[in-house]
Amino acid sequence: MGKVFEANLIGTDLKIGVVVGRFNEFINGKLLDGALDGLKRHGVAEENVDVAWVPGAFEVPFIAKKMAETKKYDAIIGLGTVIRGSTTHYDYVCNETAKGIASVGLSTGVPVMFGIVTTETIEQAIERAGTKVGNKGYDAAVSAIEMANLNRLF
Ligand SMILES: Nc1c(NC[C@H](O)[C@H](O)[C@H](O)CO)[nH]c(=O)[nH]c1=O
Ligand SMILES: CC(=O)[C@@H](O)COP(=O)(O)O
Repeated sequence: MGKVFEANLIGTDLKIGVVVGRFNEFINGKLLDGALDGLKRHGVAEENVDVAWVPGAFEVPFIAKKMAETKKYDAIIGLGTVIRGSTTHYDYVCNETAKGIASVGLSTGVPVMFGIVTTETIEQAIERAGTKVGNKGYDAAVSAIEMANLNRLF
């Protein structure tokens, strides 16, 4: 077997950017709390975390790209909540946000986390923002640290 690349979850020397949507802010605030908690618990210094608020999930990739292009951040976390309504709007927002976040990571070389909760109901969203099914913001923070450290190995 050749080399095995595996990163640790130590965030002491990392700088992280967080982009969070205002749409469904009552849930996104909990995702942000979870993300900040996850970063802090893994050693990321508070002064090394910058947060940018955008109108909604659709705008997350735009500002994530701006942040990534500064080359100041080891990883970026996108946070938002998209809840299905009665029209097709949900599909467009979800698809473009997912594609956009993936594209920013690939085009800039800075890992960008998909901390976007996409649900059929408000209850499902609440369950993923610090209640029944954990906190997707926290999960995204841990993934950001792993990817930032893994990225340094190449
Ligand atoms: N319906 C949701 C939105 N919609 C707003 C868009 O994200 C966008 O801000 C607007 O269309 C202007 O470009 N955003 C969410 O984050 N969550 C939703 O459920
Ligand atoms: C995901 C959304 O954009 C959603 O809030 C929109 O709801 P609707 O489809 O009822 O306009």
